[in-house]
Amino acid sequence: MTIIVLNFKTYRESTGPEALRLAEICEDIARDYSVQMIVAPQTADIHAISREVKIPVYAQHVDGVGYGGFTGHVTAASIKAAGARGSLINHSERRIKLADMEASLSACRDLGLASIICTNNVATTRAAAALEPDYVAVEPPELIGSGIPVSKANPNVVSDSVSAVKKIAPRVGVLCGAGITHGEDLRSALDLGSEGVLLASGIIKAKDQRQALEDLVTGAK
Ligand SMILES: O=C(CO)COP(=O)(O)O
Repeated sequence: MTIIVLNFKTYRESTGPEALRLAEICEDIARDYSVQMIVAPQTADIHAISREVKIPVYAQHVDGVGYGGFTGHVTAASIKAAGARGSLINHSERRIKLADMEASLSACRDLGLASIICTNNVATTRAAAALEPDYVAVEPPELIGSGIPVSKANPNVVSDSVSAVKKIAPRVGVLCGAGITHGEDLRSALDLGSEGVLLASGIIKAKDQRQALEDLVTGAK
C-alpha cells in the first residue's frame, strides 16, 4: 500500500485546532482511497490528534535521551505516552549528528516506535540505511517547499537511494519527498521504486486541503 506521510512542520494551517482538522481529513482519505496515511504534527499536538484519529501519528523529531535532567528535549517515552507510533529523525529542518541519529533511533526501537530517517542525498541515505530504521526518506533540501517535485527534478537521487538501500539493508523501506504536490509526482516517485512520499506545503498550503489530497491519491493511479 502506498505510504503518504504528511509532515505538518510549523505551518499555521497545521497547528493546534487546524492540525486536528487536517489529521481528520487524512484519516478520511486513508479510509476512502486505501492508502497508508501518516501524520507528523508538532509535538504539542500529538496527544490531541492521536486521541481522535486511528491513522498513525508520528513525531517530527525525537531526542536520544531517556528520563532525567534533559530540559527541553523530546523523549521517545513522552511521544509514545502522547500516542505517537513513530518519529521522523534528522529532517533537513531539524538535522542532527550521526551519533545522535543512532541514539534517537535506538530510543525509538527500545519502545517499539517506528522510525523514518530523513536524508538529503544518496551518501547520507547510505549512512542512514546502515542504521536500519524502518524507512529512509530522501529529500533534497533545495527542492523542499519549492513545488518542484524531486521525482521529476532529480529522479536519480530517488532511484539511486532505492538501489543503495537494497544493497545495504534490504528490509529498510525508501520514501522520497520535496516538492511533491500532484498525483503525477507521486506516481513517478512510486515508479522510481519508492514506497511512498513525505510531503508538506503542496497539501498544507492548498486552498482546499481535502481536495489536494484527493487529487494526489487519485492522480497517481
Ligand atoms: O520537507 C518535506 C517533508 O518532510 C517536504 O516539504 P514540501 O512538500 O513542502 O516540499
